[in-house]
Amino acid sequence: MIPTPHINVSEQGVIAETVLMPGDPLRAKFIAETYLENPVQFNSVRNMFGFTGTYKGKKVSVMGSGMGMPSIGIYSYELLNFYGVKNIIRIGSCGAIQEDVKIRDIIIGMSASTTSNYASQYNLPGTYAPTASWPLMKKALTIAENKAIPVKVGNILSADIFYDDEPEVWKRWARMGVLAIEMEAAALYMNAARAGANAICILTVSDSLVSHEATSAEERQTSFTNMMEIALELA
Ligand SMILES: Nc1nc(Cl)c2ncn([C@@H]3O[C@H](CO)[C@@H](O)[C@H]3O)c2n1
Repeated sequence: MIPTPHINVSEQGVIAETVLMPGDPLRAKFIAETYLENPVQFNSVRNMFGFTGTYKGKKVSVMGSGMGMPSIGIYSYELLNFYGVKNIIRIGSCGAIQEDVKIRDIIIGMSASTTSNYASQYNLPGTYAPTASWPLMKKALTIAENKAIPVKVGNILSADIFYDDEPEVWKRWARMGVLAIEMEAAALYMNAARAGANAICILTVSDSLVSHEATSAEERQTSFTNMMEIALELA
């Protein structure tokens, strides 16, 4: 059923089997124009820009996901179920909630705990564990090691709320070893698992709820470049 309600593409093959998904569509435009050869825009519905080009000769797409699980839930569902996408690599930012997770660190979400009720649609008789795909995880770790880019791997929290009425609630997640907070990975992991496809979430730590530090624009750029190097090699 293409074009889908949110992606105005009428032919298969316009979107690559692997899609990088930053939250911000303007970041998708920047990535396409900076890193891809011959980028061609394939979507502008609701300004959620998507582009397809090549990286070192390999076809790859990049598209914004929007903020929050409802948004990435829509776009990743359509990509995975209607456009033959097999791998989605979320690239984004997160807030650290552990002392030893510093701003500018790169984090890979091995699992994604969540406050969302996204899993309720599957009517499971228990608590589902949204998990990154091992083939992508294994390859990402090899790439990071070969490039001598340090990464931290562990459980992240996909929250529905950015401004929580109980500002210190993150401390309860930190007690469980959760490394950082973002707002999309859990829904992406569930959509990918349900579609029999692969997904992974690679994040830069933009701020710390522990130290209250935030990255400068220049620091954000450096850690962004490291994250992009891993994600593009992985694609
Ligand atoms: N809840 C939350 N908290 C913190 Cl400390 C964040 N740092 C970055 N993000 C990400 O950035 C956007 C919010 O600014 C969301 O897409 C989310 O994934 C964060 N989201």
